[in-house]
Amino acid sequence: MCKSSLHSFLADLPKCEHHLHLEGCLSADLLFKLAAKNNIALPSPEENPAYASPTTLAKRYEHFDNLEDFLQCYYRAMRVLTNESDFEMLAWEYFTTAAADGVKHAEVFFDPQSHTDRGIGFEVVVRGFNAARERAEKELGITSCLIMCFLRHLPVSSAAGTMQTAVAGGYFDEKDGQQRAIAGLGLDSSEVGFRPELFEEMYREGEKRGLRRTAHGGEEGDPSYISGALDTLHVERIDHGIRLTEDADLLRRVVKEEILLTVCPLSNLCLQAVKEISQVPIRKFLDAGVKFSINSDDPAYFRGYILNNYCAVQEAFDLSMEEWRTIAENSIQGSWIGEERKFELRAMLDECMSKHAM
Ligand code: HPA
Ligand SMILES: [Zn+2]
Repeated sequence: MCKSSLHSFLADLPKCEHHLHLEGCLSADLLFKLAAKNNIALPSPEENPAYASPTTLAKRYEHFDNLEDFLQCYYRAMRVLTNESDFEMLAWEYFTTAAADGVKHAEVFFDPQSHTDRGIGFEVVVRGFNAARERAEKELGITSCLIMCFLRHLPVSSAAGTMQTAVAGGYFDEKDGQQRAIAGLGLDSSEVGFRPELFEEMYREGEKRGLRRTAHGGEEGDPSYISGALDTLHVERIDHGIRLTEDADLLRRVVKEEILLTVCPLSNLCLQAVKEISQVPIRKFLDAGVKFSINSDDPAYFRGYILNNYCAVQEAFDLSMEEWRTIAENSIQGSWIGEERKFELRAMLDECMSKHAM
């Protein structure tokens, strides 16, 4: 819970989330539940003492040395996800919690290679996630889309094979005005040493097919990882992007081209990219006119969902309601949705601003 006096305003703000890994919603409790249901043996206490109980595992998630340390836990945990219903349950966990935090629209990542490499069918994963998305739209009023991420630490040939599977299965097709099963491409996992340019071919194919495009960049990597993604992958957004502040020319370009950064403050804190939230360049970005949204990244690991991130920013920066309106408006503007839905979200934002006007 947020200590700030603006808490009820922040809770009410209609939110768009653009940086959320569905696999990052796998809490220690849900992991143990799925392991039991699917008869999956967890590491023995000798192999990994953190797996003794949900409590010890949750405790393990209280400290990560860096991105790599987190990713090891994240990929290890996923092994309990087996059936379509597991993926649906995981995504449903996200949507119900996000709804309570005021999320109205969510563009969510998934990592198909982390499942197909374990012998789980691509279609099993997508069907499960999309069943939860449909239910979320009907029951919670949350619109959403699915973004397929390539794991940059795996060989490029693996990403190419994943792209081929998605193309052949018709997951990118637009049928009878219906939404695509997969709307966009993303790029995640270990950043430094795995440059965006490696994935040019898949992004070119995606662009040709009219897919939306984003990539993680400038989380641990220097600003050239951001410019590389813009120049070579033609991304429309940058996920994280906090190291943009190190390159003034690139920052001006990001402003001019209205590239949205999907900033994740608690993630940056938990992965030691910053020592405290006040070092996340929120004030610099606001002052320079860099557009950004605020997101939770991997909420089961990083101390909370989107509202916790909004509250952490408020506590560190003491933003005005007008500044929050700008953040909310930029989050709507940078969403991959039609003008009609943007109009609805803007009406919600106006209503929230009037309700909380002093
Ligand atoms: O924050 C992240 N960075 C890179 N890869 C990821 N995969 C899940 N979360 C992340
Ligand atoms: Zn991420």
